[in-house]
Amino acid sequence: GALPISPLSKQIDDRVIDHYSRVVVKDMNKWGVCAMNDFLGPEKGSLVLDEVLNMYSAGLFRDGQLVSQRGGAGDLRRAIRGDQITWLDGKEKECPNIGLLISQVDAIILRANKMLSNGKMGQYTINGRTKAMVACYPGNGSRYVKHVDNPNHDGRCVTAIYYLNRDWNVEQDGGLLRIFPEGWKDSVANIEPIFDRILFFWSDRRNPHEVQPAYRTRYAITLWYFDADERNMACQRYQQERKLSQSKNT
Ligand SMILES: O=C(O)CCC(=O)Nc1cc2ccccc2cn1
Ligand SMILES: [Mn+2]
Repeated sequence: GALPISPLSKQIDDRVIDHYSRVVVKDMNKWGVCAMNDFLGPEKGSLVLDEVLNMYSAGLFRDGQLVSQRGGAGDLRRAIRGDQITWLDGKEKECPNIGLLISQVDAIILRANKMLSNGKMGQYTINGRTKAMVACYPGNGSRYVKHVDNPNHDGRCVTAIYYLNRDWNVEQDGGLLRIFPEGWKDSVANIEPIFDRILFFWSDRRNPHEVQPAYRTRYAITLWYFDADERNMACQRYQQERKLSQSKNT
């Protein structure tokens, strides 16, 4: 279900949020993609990384599932997406710094949603988000084949990814995120998953993307934000389909 976007928490400096929101709105409306470095700063970024490493060593991550059943067997699944994941709502007492990261991204999205350029982020009214998905590519060549996050109007409009990988060298370590933005003709966006970088992009068919094989453990935290109308429609469709399939089964 959709989690409410947490209101601005006291620790977050309002001017900082304002600055980031302006950059996000400008880049998203112009390019559909926005990357910003040094998002939390080295201290807070390290605290977030430590919490992720603690969860990983506690064995809380599971193999990412595939939408279609075809990838049942481990090998085929790993060939399609090799990530291991865990989901957080951001209020867990074991990871307060991940919670702070999430409320900072929420604050930026909330503010961006109210900004100029026809009063919203793109033409969306963002009113909620998924839980945070913490992902790890174990570095054995694990990858994620080219895909679209939201190909069928499930309500998700913005993907936000925070990267945690210190001293990442794409030539040796791989793990490049390559986005093929629809409006960019033949050029692509090559995003290195470097420590304390945050990335936003439209979740729909405008931004097919892939994670190239990673040869070192690669961590990231992803949030998906919902557009109110698209999400309501998707839930209604889902309810209809459930009723239909139940009536068929009876
Ligand atoms: O880590 C990155 O740079 C991006 C990785 C990525 O695209 N992950 C991802 C993970 C997903 C998990 C479930 C459903 C859809 C999903 C779509 N994308
Ligand atoms: Mn994706």
